[in-house]
Amino acid sequence: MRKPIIAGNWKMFKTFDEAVKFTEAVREKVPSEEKVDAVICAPAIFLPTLVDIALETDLAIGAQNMHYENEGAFTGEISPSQLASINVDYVILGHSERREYFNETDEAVNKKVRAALTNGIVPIICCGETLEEREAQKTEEKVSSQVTAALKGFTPEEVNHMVIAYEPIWAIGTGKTATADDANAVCGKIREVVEGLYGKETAESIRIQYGGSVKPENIEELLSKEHIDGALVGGASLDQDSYLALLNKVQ
Ligand SMILES: O=C(CO)COP(=O)(O)O
Repeated sequence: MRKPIIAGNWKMFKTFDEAVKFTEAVREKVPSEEKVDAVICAPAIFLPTLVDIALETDLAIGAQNMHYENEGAFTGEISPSQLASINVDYVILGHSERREYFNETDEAVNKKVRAALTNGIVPIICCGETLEEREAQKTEEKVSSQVTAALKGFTPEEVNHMVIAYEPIWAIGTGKTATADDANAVCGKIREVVEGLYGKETAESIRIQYGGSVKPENIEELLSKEHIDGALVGGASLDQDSYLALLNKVQ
């Protein structure tokens, strides 16, 4: 059985006070980590404080991006070892917004996945197609190539520590969700890609999230599908009641 993982991606939202208030309010209310992995991926500037607030609770804190080098002359960047030094547990890598607006390439994502594992941080590796690609029946081709590139050069044991997030770009922040069956079909395809690269056992154990307009009203149906092991949630993770409602929908 794969344990569900529900991760909030706050993107570039919330002030410091709002972030602190949210985390203090939810930390004791998240379900047990035996049942679900509850994660908040916050803006980097808030991470040390939020890690402290969430310490010894079932809430984990993640980053939304990082560099692949541990140190160097990279003004404005944050390194994997820096994140590890403040006990950040997760990092989102290759989000479509980073690929689109910040030129994040498949090659950079692959290096970042390596760097995350080296530093004991769980990577949440994002993939997903544009509306044009979906309409041209290129969804499988796109996600297969992104996943293959991101997972290049690892051992099956290393892949077991990764999470993949399938986020169709046309469903992000638009209110349009892929149908649960469509999302499941693509997540199943991703599992096949992992199986082709690393074998059946690894494919069966890797967790694959769906992301794109996930809300308390639609998460149950998504999670009921065979290949969907959790959700990566933007908008609906910003409100504490809605975030807790998402977590409490896990059976
Ligand atoms: O991009 C997303 C999470 O990473 C999805 O965002 P929304 O849930 O706001 O559609």
